[in-house]
Amino acid sequence: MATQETVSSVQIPVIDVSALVAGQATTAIAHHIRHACCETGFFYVVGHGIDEALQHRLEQLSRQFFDQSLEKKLQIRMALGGRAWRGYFPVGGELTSGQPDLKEGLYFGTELDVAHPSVQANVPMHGANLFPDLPQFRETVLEYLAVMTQLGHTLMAGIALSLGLEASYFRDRYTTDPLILFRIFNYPPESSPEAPSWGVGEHTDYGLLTILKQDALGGLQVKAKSGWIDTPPIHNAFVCNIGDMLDRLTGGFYRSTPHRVKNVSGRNRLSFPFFFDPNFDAALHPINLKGVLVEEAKEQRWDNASVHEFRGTYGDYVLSKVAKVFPELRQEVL
Ligand SMILES: O=C(O)CCC(=O)C(=O)O
Ligand SMILES: [Fe+2]
Repeated sequence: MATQETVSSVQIPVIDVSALVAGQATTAIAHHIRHACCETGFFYVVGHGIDEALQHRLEQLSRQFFDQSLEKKLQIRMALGGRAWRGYFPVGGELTSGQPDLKEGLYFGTELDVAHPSVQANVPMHGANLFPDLPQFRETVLEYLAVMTQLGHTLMAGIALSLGLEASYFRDRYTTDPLILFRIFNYPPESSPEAPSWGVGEHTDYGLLTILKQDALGGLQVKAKSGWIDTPPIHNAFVCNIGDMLDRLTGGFYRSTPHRVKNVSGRNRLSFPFFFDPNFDAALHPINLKGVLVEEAKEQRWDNASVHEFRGTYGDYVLSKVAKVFPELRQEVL
């Protein structure tokens, strides 16, 4: 099948961000990030400082969760999460470009109790998580959310530096209260590698930055300029990619690159995408980059998508997307 061919000549760069994590504004890292964001919009990070034991615990608990019966998993189904948009969805329950994905998963976000002003005001995608009834699951996910949110701020500082902006550019304007979405996915094995289905169909991510932990099985493919390329797992490295909002802010200079997943390993593949996105109520305006960059960007854009045209807040944008992904939950959030 032509769509399954991948070329391996292009490589996604691996960037050691330990100096950035240590609070240093290094031009070498900024340069690497800039190159990666202009080329494929994807890069691996190592030296990120996220505890391996925590990651291991998260993976073990997730396997335990998905190994349970469907009936048990449905006890925390998304319909019960209401407007907060949290909980479990079964295989086929989520659509990409109108097609059901071959995956099941859990949705989490920043944990807010009922007294929080956003919950009081009934703001969609804000609220309490639905945690599985498994010892240590809640604590592990909340710890992971906390350390990954911090890493998100750190990497966005690196991205700011890579654009010639001050390190706090995004934090000051767009991510004082970032919208955090965290998903845990289980991709069951395909019945045959030739099956016409996708774990996740081709798409771009909505927000600023996605930081993905994947297990050892692989399956994530990225649409590079030269064609589809694999993103093989690297031990203790996260895969980062640029979302639509950073594409918008940079006038397309940094790319929100299409990607997709096909699990041909014959086993259950787990992945853990963490989405670090703008404040829900932020309106995003193009950054005043040097004119030459923006001109270049216009020529290079990979499509004429509406990310540069839409008006409104990040919340408006993400809700319009979410309604297409889970049509039956649409009325909950809109
Ligand atoms: O599971 C993966 O490797 C990627 C998932 C993904 O692209 C997404 O959730 O947006
Ligand atoms: Fe994605």
